[in-house]
Amino acid sequence: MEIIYGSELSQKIKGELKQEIEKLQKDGRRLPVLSVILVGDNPASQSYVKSKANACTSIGMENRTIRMPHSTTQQELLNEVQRLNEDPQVDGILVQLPLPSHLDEVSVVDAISPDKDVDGLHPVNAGKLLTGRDGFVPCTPLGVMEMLASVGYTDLSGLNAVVIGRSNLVGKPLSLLLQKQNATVTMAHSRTADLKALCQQADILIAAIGKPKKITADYIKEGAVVIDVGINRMEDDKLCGDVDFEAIKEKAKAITPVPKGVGPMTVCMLLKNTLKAYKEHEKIYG
Ligand SMILES: Nc1nc(=O)c2c([nH]1)NC[C@@H]1CN(c3ccc(C(=O)N[C@@H](CCC(=O)O)C(=O)O)cc3)C=[N+]21
Repeated sequence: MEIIYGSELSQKIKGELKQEIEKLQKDGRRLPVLSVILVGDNPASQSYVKSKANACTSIGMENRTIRMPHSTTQQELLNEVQRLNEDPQVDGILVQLPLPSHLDEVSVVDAISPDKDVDGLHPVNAGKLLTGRDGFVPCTPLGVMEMLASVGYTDLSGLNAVVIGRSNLVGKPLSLLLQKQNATVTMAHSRTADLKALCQQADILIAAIGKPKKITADYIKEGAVVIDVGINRMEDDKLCGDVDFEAIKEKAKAITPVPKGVGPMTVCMLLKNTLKAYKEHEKIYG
């Protein structure tokens, strides 16, 4: 059984991104810029935003984190997004979610220019993915596909993939990406009848449920590849996935841990998307 460490795979990919940015620097070019907007003082959000900033710095990409107070109004936030849309120095815009409850996330995401939407959440990018056009794909699904590729799972012809979770951020886009690689995909969710029996058919099982250790060994087909997207903060402050890792690890062909699994890949794919945005902007502005 193989453990797929996102922490290691992301280092390798970041090394490649870093080399590309060093080349830009050598050629005297403008460097890519990621701008992150953080509203309020949610501690988890603060720590995620910090790790995104550190990841940028580690590859020589510029990070501009904009901190706005909890009391920020919808209009003030929209104005800030608009300012970044119009700033030719800014390649990627990420509005850290969740927003405080008085703000409307959907209209904020809709205000981000699709060519700077490195989170892949704008409906234009969602529509591009759905219809097979080139656009920005959400970072967590991209990271999952990289993890599968790292164990040789690129052409998924003849394989059953079960995705548990149907969010716009993970389940829906990931199902499309798996299907594009020829997997036969089933999207399961909280209302699925007999989830266990369905999971037992899965050659690739993706858990994005949000319930700690929900997926136990009896859900797993022998030799399956299991990707755990769950990040559950336990009472002792430790992180725990949706998968009961210890119970499953001997049954699976490959499995991702939590932490050090999908999380670090998400951040890494954000950098990759920002470099992609930069390249497209340079074609336009440069
Ligand atoms: N607009 C937006 N885009 C996002 O991509 C986004 C967001 N909002 N809001 C919150 C979620 C969550 N998220 C994570 C990123 C990295 C780790 C990560 O690196 N986790 C480490 C551990 C971190 C720790 O110990 O706290 C790991 O799993 O090993 C986790 C979670 C991105 N998100």
